[in-house]
Amino acid sequence: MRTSWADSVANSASEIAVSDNSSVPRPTRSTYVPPHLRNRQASDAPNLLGPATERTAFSGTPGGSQGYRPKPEQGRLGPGYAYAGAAVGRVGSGSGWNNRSRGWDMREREVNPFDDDVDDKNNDGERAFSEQETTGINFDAYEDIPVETSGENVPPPVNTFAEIDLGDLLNQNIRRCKYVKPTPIQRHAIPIALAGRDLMACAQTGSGKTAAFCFPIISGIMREQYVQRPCVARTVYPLALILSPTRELSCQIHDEAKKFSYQTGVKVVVAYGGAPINQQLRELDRGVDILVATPGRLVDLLERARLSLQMIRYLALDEADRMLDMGFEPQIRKIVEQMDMPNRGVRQTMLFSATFPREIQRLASDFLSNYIFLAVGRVGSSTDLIVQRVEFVHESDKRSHLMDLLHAQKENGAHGKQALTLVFVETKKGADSLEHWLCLNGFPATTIHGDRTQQERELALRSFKTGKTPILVATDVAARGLDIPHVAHVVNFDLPNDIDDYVHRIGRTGRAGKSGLATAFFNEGNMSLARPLAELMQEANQEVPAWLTRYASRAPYGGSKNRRSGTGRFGGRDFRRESSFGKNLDYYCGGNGGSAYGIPNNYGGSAYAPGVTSAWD
Ligand SMILES: Nc1ncnc2c1ncn2[C@@H]1O[C@H](COP(=O)(O)OP(=O)(O)OP(=O)(O)O)[C@@H](O)[C@H]1O
Repeated sequence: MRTSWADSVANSASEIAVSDNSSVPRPTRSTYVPPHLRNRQASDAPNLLGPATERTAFSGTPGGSQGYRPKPEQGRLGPGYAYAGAAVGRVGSGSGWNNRSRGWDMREREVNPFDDDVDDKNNDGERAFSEQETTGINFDAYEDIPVETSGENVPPPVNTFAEIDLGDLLNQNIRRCKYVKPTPIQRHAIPIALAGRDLMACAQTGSGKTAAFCFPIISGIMREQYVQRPCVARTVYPLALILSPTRELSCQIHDEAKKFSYQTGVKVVVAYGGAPINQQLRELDRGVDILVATPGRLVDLLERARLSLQMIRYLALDEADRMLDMGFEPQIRKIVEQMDMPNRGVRQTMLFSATFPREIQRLASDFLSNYIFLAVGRVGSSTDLIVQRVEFVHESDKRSHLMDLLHAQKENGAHGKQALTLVFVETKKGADSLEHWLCLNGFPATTIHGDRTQQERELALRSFKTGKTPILVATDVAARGLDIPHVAHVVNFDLPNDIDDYVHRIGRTGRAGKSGLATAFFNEGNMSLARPLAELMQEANQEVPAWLTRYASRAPYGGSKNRRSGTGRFGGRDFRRESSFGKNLDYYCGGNGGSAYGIPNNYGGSAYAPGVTSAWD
């Protein structure tokens, strides 16, 4: 019998351990003890090597030279090192406990990121239950989806957070987030990550991948945060690095990670382009355990020697296929392979996305060691929660057609705060122009794209989220990862060239078990998408219009990337299992003018059509 999320709420909520902060003895300032260890006996020594793992001993330097295992008794300053777990002399200002000059005080002033200030132990489960009901969340939608794992000795999944040893403080934050039960990707990925294994994980949009990589990282760092770190003036040494392709997504992951690590002593900092670097440097100087960053700003910090990756224990790439796509791959390779980050096998690497073309899987395997491949749901597919419609609309009719849709929404009472509409267009200019036209026609709209200043982008996102401007016209910069509650409708005013981009775009609705609507305007300019789109809709049990089926039968594939591997079967496939694995090595041209997908492109190495500049950061 299937157990729904709602059914299990009461049980799971009561299973989650709650620590009683009031009984926590406060340490003296000179002897810092992390909060999660304050109730322990002296003999209950922290595991400074992190979670049980078969990983090679962490060396702290790439290539394993100068390796060391931090031990409590090493809690003295070696040359150039500060040990943070004991009362030791500080080396200059800003050094000491994780380079935090005022660690304890800082935490005292940590802002509560949760709406609630209560530790309502008895009623939380019930409240989560009723909220899920009233907001229409249907967690059953995730219960019976297919799961594929491959790799050696895959740790078994769990059913509840209580089964996983994440630590009391993290569990308490999970409870505050009202996460009653792990989503399927979390059920499988968290035990794998906690076992110290490298992971390539695919799961549908909106299914909780952020927490799936954040929880193990935070939990691991809670155990390891007092490892010795080098003490070099003005250089900081994070233990974990989370990379994402856009500024807004990095900010969102940062906000999430901060919530999850509230009062755990784990310090999360974000660094992204377009925002003043000095502010970010000041934040880094206060200490950092987990750095969330976009690649460009990260390289800048590394080149200024304000940051070293020498101590990185955990590396997570969110939207990993995008990060290893042509636009970013050289930068990612530089960060991971050519700076001072410990080698694969020494660090733990986790790659997450909703789409993972097999050519990108091949590239990604360069960064992984003896990894587990995990696929939850029909990979590269959309969730059944999103109703997909495709309408044939000539270019010249698109605006009036959009207007009809918006009027209909208004009449149905869906327009307004609860019904946000995200409209994707191809170009930045097109976004500005459509926004202007919508506003002129009485529909408050705003835009987000790469030509806007970061401040404008953040303002636009806030105005959309709050429902002040319930229509957001966006380029692909908003296609991935953004988790905006109440997006009821995604309109592909201009369809993307790539079916994976379509999957991510429509995934801005229908999240966390909620339903959503996605409408696409299709015309002669989108022929290369006809077949993959028809296949995708069929897989997701959507009604495929007869005209699209006809086009699909005639249309060529739009490049090998649009060739869907999942047709007619569960599409999550580890490329290592493909029969051609190891034989066909010409998949990646690598050089200028080459496509990452083995087909030459005509756009000088860009994934975008002539005249279309990249929408990405
Ligand atoms: N265990 C859980 N219980 C309830 N809600 C959850 C749980 N895990 C995550 N969520 C919520 O689900 C939503 C989607 O999560 P998240 O943004 O991590 O999805 P994702 O899989 O990364 O999506 P995308 O592929 O679009 O990046 C978020 O609002 C998050 O707070």
